[in-house]
Amino acid sequence: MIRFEQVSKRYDEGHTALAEVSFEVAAGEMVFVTGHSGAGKSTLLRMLALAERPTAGRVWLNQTDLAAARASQVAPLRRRIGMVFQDHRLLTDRSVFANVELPLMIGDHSRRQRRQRVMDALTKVGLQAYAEQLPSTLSTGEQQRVGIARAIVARPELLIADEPTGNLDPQLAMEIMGLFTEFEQLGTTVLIASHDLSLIKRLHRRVIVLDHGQLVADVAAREVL
Ligand SMILES: Nc1ncnc2c1ncn2[C@@H]1O[C@H](COP(=O)(O)OP(=O)(O)OP(=O)(O)O)[C@@H](O)[C@H]1O
Repeated sequence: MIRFEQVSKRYDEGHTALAEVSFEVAAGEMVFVTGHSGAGKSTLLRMLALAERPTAGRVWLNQTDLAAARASQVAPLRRRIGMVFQDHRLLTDRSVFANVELPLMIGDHSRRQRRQRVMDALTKVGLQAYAEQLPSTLSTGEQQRVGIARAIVARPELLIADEPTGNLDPQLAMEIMGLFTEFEQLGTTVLIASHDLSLIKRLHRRVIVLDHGQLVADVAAREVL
């Protein structure tokens, strides 16, 4: 599903954010990416989101080499990926429904299909009763759930999340992680960047560890104690 082949990323300022990183993630796997601040976690996810290109190496999403994607391929490729951010990036002047509907506005879904999909996504995250509210009337944890509903509404094959629980207390963080495991069970591949080791340990999933841009450990789920 995902294959990084000797991927390096050097930013213009000369800083090496990733150095010859190689790993594979199978379809349907849920994997954590961890490491200190500045280790390269966001850079790694941003390559999958086609927000950055490697300086060297290849990033494969199934049969597509993202590093070589043409400009015209970027939007269709991004549609196959759901993204969740720490700061959820919701539009404050639009309802919860309208926020979740956004990814469906490109493409040829009828109004009825969109409504069905949005309500399905909101139901999955337990927010079906909040559809008409503005995000600002929701708690931080609920707003993060709206962000997750928006990420999965177009039924992506890959879900990537960058510190999705960064602003949440431990109990809410665990609830959000529980949602990701539900999507994993539905067959979605899930990649989550997090520096929260105690939370990661409780999930018992594979963990990729970055240190100064290098992949220093790739720990199988059964070895996560
Ligand atoms: N757009 C950029 N331009 C220049 N340098 C960058 C850019 N983005 C990231 N970096 C640098 O690349 C390195 C890796 O950053 P990255 O954000 O990928 O790490 P991270 O592990 O996600 O850290 P954090 O947990 O703090 O977000 C850091 O040294 C950072 O300063």
